[in-house]
Amino acid sequence: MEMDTETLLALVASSLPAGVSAGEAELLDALIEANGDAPPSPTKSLPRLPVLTLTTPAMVAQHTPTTLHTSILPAELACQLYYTMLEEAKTWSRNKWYLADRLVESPHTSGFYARDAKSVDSKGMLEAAQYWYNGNRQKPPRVFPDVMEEALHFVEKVVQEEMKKRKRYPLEWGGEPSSWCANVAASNCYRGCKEGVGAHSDMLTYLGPYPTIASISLGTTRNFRLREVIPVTEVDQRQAQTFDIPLPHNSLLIMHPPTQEKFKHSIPTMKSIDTFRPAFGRGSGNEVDQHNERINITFRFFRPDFQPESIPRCKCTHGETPAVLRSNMKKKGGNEASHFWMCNGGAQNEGKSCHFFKNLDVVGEGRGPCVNVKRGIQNN
Ligand SMILES: O=C(O)CCC(=O)C(=O)O
Ligand SMILES: [Fe+2]
Repeated sequence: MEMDTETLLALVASSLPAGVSAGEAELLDALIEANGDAPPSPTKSLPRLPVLTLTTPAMVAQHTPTTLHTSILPAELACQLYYTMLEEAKTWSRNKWYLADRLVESPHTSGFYARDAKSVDSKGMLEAAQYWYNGNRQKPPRVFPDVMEEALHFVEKVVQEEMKKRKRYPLEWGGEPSSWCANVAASNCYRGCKEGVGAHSDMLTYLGPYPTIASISLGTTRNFRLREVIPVTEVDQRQAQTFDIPLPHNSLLIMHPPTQEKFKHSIPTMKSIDTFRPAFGRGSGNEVDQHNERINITFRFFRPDFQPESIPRCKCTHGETPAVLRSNMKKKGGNEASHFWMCNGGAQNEGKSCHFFKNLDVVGEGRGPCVNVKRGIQNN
């Protein structure tokens, strides 16, 4: 079936989630992946690699920068959290944004949460929540429900233990708190097999470079798909590998660095899914429900040195619109900057971009401390 570029862009964009830049570069990448309507790539001559399904934590750790942890919460808490988030999901929304002067909508619902009840009304948190949803004005973020807070204690312990075993990247957060904790969460609900999320990397605007993101899955098992982005220097040597990781109820997937810098992730739609039967019923009754929803909670740490007031503004809407931080995924190497700020075109201003672009300069912008950069001073 032939599709014109505009229709295709709209389709591609409609699968992007909240918290994802709908900027030009992301869309172009998505377009390239979707139909090859792009400059010929040298990898075309290389055989396409089949999708590799990673079914055990050992396989996940071997092939990707993520780790999988099963039965992460006590079984009853996992069910309580599932039921609580299903209730919450009734009030969530489908993210909407402009694309090529057309308003498009994501095929799943999401909600944004802040951990600290005192911060939810702050100007900064309101702006962060708004740009999580591509600039659509939002109600204040919701506060973590008690069960989410309870679950996070288990998650934080596992993430902190995992991080101790791993290499740190120079631009990762290196200040207080010195061990990983989450201060926000974005939660997604996928009903049935036809809801999903398209290939993307997460917006780094408030997370900074090389973030660690902890993602809990509840309910029906869905595949989490990771696809490598090949740097331009390697495109004629190898094809991108795609990995599918089935995420069962009560599992934790940690996206360690450099997942956001080197891979795109998605939740592909499926032909069918297995019904989920929770081990514990709702409330005191014994009746056990059946469900076709998957709930996902991504716990994140918004860095103090990337707080909303510090984000560069592009020229759209009289300099009020924050730019978006992205990683240079196709990086050539050498001195090329690894992250940059760009106009969040598509988010607001009816899809028009002002083409603002600026390399991230952690020292020059006075950010830090990072693992290898004191506040605004490069360590050698
Ligand atoms: O549902 C998932 O596991 C992924 C969600 C996601 O990619 C996101 O919220 O950015
Ligand atoms: Fe994501």
